Amino acid sequence: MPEITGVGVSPGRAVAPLVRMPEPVAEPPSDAVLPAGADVAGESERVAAAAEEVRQDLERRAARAHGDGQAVLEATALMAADPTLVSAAQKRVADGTDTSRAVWDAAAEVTTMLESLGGYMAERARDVADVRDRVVAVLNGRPAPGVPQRDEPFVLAARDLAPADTATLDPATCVALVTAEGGPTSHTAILARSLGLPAVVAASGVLDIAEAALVLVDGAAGSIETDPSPEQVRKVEAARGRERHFDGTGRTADGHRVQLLANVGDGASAVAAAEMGAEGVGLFRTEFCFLDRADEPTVDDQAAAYEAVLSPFSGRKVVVRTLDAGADKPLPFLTDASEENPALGVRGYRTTVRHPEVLEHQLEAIARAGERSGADVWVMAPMVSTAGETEQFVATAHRHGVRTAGVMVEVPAAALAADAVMQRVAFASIGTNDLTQYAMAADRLLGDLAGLNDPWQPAALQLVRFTAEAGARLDRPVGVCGEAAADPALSVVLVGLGVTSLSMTPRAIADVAEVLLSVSRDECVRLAGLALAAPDARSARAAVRAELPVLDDLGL
Ligand SMILES: C=C(OP(=O)(O)O)C(=O)O
Ligand SMILES: [Mg+2]
Repeated sequence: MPEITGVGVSPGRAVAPLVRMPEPVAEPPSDAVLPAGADVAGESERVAAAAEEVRQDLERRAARAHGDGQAVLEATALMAADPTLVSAAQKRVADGTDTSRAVWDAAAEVTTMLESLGGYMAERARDVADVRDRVVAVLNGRPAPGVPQRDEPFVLAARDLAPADTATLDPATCVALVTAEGGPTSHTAILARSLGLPAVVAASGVLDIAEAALVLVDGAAGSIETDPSPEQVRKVEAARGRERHFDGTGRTADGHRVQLLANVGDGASAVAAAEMGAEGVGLFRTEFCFLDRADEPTVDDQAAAYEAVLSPFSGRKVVVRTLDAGADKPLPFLTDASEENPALGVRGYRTTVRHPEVLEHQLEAIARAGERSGADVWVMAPMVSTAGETEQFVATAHRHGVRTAGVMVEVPAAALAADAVMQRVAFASIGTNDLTQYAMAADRLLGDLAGLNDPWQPAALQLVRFTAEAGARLDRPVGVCGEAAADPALSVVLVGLGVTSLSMTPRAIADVAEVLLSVSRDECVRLAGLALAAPDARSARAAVRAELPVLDDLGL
């Protein structure tokens, strides 16, 4: 059975026919004109008919979607129904411009107009580009761009997935994701984990698999097998049918406590995390509330957004991270988009040098929301590199009445200075996504470097050990809130290295809980030793997985 390998980024196995994501719509040549003698009136009519077809398709899809996905599709359908784009395109067709090119240029005109209006209208510019691509696809008889819709289960294969694709992906029918590009912290990987879908990225051969071929995706091993045997299919289906259960108290088989917490980005995800039984929140990415803002949100706006996350966890721990703007999460009011190396640039806590007031306002809002919600609020700063920055941040947080202040350890320098850093904080949380990116000098979004950018890398695990040991010496809790915490096999290693809590996408909690319950703390320490001694990430993962038969029973 032919096998393609890539990097497994979301564990689990699934079997279904493969469906390929259509290639993005290419821009028609800028000088394309209608051929001599073309039926201008007919072409003009084709534009209107294509826009109408797009509108109907989007409305059909919106009716079947839920939540955010539905809202995105409804907004796009409204844009397709707006006659401005069609009439601007028809004017160009009448002047002799090629039909697809006319739509393209008309969309640019509408976008400029919306952007000049600012505010909500400017945000609709994205919908115009989406409608444009869909209309051009119809005009050329090509499949609509975006995630294909199917009534039967399928495995989605794509070059990579953009954030906009993710809103319309329906996990009821899409059972696994495989991409040719993308790294372990790409949007595909993050989406897959949040939906609990097995996923493999950086698997260059996936685009060569025939459409509709039956494939078995193993999101832990990072493999895609075509033509699986009936026995393999039966095993996968049996494991998928098993109920997962978390009793609300993360621990090893011998009762060593490991808090299992949720990563959230807004009120809705916090409500969902509380319903799934998370013990608290280990990472609230506050920047996710404001990614679409051109200006700094007011303290009132911030306090309301934070309260929505804190309230579902009243009486429980919520770790709020101050704004991590920059690199893959730019915020126009804080970051400079023209930096040459944004991942090494003015990101996270570093933005306070120029904009100290933004942190002050945010802490004020957090303190206010904390009081109203009754949650046990912990606050930490991202991208801290030195003990000096740590001291500064903790002092600022205390001034705003935040009692439990800490830092993220995601820059290798902070891990290497762990004793000095830990002396100054109430806790630390390790961001394995960035810690691995910086330790390995491998961009976290690049599929080509996904093998290096893997939290199983022994060098990255050494930095985790270093930090956790400093925490133990000083009696300070040290959590992990990077994507590594959601990998059940790696969670065992992290506990063995001395980590005291794990924060992850809520869907992963039950699997991680079950695997931890199958091992003693000593066993975790032994397995961590195996991982540290391995020559690379692949062998570390293989050595540990071979000692955890429970993973096979659970289909992980
Ligand atoms: C949790 C982390 O933060 P983010 O992914 O938001 O950078 C991390 O770097 O591991
Ligand atoms: Mg980070």
